[in-house]
Amino acid sequence: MSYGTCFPLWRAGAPDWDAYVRAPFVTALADGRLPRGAFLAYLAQDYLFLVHFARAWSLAVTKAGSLAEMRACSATVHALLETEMRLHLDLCGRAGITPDALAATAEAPQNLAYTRYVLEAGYSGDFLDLLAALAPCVLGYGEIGARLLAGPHAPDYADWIATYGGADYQALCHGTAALIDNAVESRLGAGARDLPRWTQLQDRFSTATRLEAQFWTLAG
Ligand SMILES: Cc1ncc(C[n+]2csc(CCO)c2C)c(N)n1
Repeated sequence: MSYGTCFPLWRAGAPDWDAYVRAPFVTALADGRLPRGAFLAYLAQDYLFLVHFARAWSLAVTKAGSLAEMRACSATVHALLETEMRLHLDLCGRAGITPDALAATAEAPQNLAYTRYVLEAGYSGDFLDLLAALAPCVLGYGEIGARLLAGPHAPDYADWIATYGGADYQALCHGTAALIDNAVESRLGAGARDLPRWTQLQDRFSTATRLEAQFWTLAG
């Protein structure tokens, strides 16, 4: 699975990429052996995570350099608030967990570390810093979803797999990759990968990937 030009390079330069997309949690989602309680604990944390990611993508709207970039980031804010968080509310609702109970869940340290790292990249850095920190989340789930959907998988977590492997989410991934490629080229030029700035962006991407890999461990 490949999205755009920058992402495959950043992906290859991130030591924890495989630990993220091939985590035991992901394998257990596919074969249905993940205990329901662990999945629900993950979903509750992920719901809180998405609240912060909606803020981070909103920050990207304010850091954008053109109307086209603003529209792309605002579409992701919308997808997060209206589609992705609804999946969590539906799945938790079916298990008897109310929206109030979700919102009252205490954030796990791994969750705090990751979401605040990404927000800080946006506060102290520019649009590219923020996109490099956001990329592993969007594109890693795209890669996981596409792989699980294409392979054999148990029915238990089929909703989750269909959401991230499905055409709508895959289109969002290709759009995000194009946003990143255009943003990098318009600011750094065609030779971006030879600049010191590239190393800083790779570092943002690699750190966010490490924090994604750790996120899977929070549900036990
Ligand atoms: C830990 C964690 N990482 C990534 C995602 C996926 N995700 C988060 S924000 C976003 C962008 C727009 O939908 C996507 C795809 C998740 N749910 N939880």
